[in-house]
Amino acid sequence: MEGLLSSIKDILGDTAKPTPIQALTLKNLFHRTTRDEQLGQYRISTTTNPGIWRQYLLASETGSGKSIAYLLPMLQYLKQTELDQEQKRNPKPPLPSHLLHPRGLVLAPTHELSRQLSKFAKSLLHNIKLRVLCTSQANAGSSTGRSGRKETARKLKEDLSALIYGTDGAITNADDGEFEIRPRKSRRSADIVVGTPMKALEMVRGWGWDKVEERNMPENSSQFGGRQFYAGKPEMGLSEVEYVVIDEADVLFDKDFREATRLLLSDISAARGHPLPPSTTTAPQHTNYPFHLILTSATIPWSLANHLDTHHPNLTRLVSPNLHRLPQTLRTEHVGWTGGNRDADVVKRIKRVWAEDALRGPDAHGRRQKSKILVFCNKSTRVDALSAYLKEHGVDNVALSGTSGERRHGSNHHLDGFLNSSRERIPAASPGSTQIVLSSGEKKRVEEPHVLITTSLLSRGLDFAPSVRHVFVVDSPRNMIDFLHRAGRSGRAGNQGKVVVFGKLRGRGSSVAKDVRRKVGALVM
Ligand SMILES: Nc1ncnc2c1ncn2[C@@H]1O[C@H](COP(=O)(O)OP(=O)(O)OP(=O)(O)O)[C@@H](O)[C@H]1O
Repeated sequence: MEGLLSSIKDILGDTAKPTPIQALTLKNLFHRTTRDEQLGQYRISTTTNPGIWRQYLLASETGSGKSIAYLLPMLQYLKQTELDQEQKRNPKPPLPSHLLHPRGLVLAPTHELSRQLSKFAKSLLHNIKLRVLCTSQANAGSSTGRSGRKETARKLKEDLSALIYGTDGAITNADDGEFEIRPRKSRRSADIVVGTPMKALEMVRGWGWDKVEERNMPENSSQFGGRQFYAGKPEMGLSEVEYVVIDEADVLFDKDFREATRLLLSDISAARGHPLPPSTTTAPQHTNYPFHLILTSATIPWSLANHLDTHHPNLTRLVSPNLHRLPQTLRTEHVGWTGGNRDADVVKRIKRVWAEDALRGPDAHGRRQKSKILVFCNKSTRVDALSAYLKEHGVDNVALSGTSGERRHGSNHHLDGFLNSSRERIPAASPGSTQIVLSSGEKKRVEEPHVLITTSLLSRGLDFAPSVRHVFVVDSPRNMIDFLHRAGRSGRAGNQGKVVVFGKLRGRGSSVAKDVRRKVGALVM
């Protein structure tokens, strides 16, 4: 579709070529007639015959462009079906107007990833208009406390109501790029909803749907003043959903997410008039969903492979040749602890990276170079301790783990400067700095933090900026799947990157680091 192609060119430049996984998707998900070829066009099958809904797995290494590989067919399909429907001049019966009725769903494991994906989808839609809503604001988790939750829920409610009922032409949430101008008269729903499965279920079944039974049990009711507990009102209907993408499928089908993901798929099927038969057997049994389904992942652990063999035996697997390998542009270095203070070793290494940057001199635009560094720890407590130590020693940083307060705000602003975003360009004259106004009125530029410390929370799917040239793995990775995702936040899309793996390389206790070194070696292409 012309409009989509020109958006891709705007984002990637005129000379970009499809990556291997994108080439596979173009070949398998799009159909080209001779006339299409002459016109240089791709089309996607728009059949709505429930017998031929398709299921695909897109699997390729980190940073290889899977988001475009699945967004393009989905967006083109949704636009094409919309145009076909308009041509038929055969309006569908009206749907309940107080609910959102998306036609596409994109599911992701974290709200940070949901936000980045919705923003990216939006940037592909400048020329073909479809509406994208990210529902992740209120999914900050119970650990955030009641007031944070109320605030984010209130904001989402406002956004939803603006989206459903219109805002008299106002621009809603324009800073986040999530919504667009929508005159009150149009009253159209979101075409695509992006969020976590839990948040999507909450919107479909009403807030607290999963607590009703437990809260109303006689032994628990006194704890809540004996009052009957009811779930909130649903905000989303699923009967129109024709396209579902499950990003980071290995996470969304792991033990923490599996139930919610499967429940949602089953709710969509039921809402579309094809309730799934109860799954009574572990023998391979193809689940015929009444919608197109794309699963994507950079890793296929045995649990996902097992799930796919059992529930999706007919799924078409599109796999890049470099799956389960580190990107070619990512170098690996193993660094030994000195035997003293490990936090001091990390500070030393960070300063060494920046000293090497300084030696390289300015970049092609005459700007001072200073790499951004992403540090992975295994636990939140370690993130906080290392962050405090680094600050004490003059290394400003952002620390983010599952329990961090910053996650409550329902945006990715806490990650500004680290994430890749076509809209978040750093001004050329002042790389990596922000202007602040002092109480005296004087304006001053302060340097943004160049170090982000986190856990595996941010290792999944997030597209970090090319300026994130170093990933530090300071705690032994729990497994190589985890390592591939952490390391893969750098060296993306052909950019150079380096992963520095810390460990005890000599003496007693060095066997763990030696084992990690051997396994990491096997991931190098
Ligand atoms: N054909 C292309 N040419 C150049 N850059 C591309 C191309 N396709 C995508 N990119 C860029 O590559 C980067 C990584 O893409 P994306 O985030 O989709 O990777 P991914 O495969 O989903 O990674 P992960 O497994 O870590 O989620 C993005 O910045 C994207 O804009």
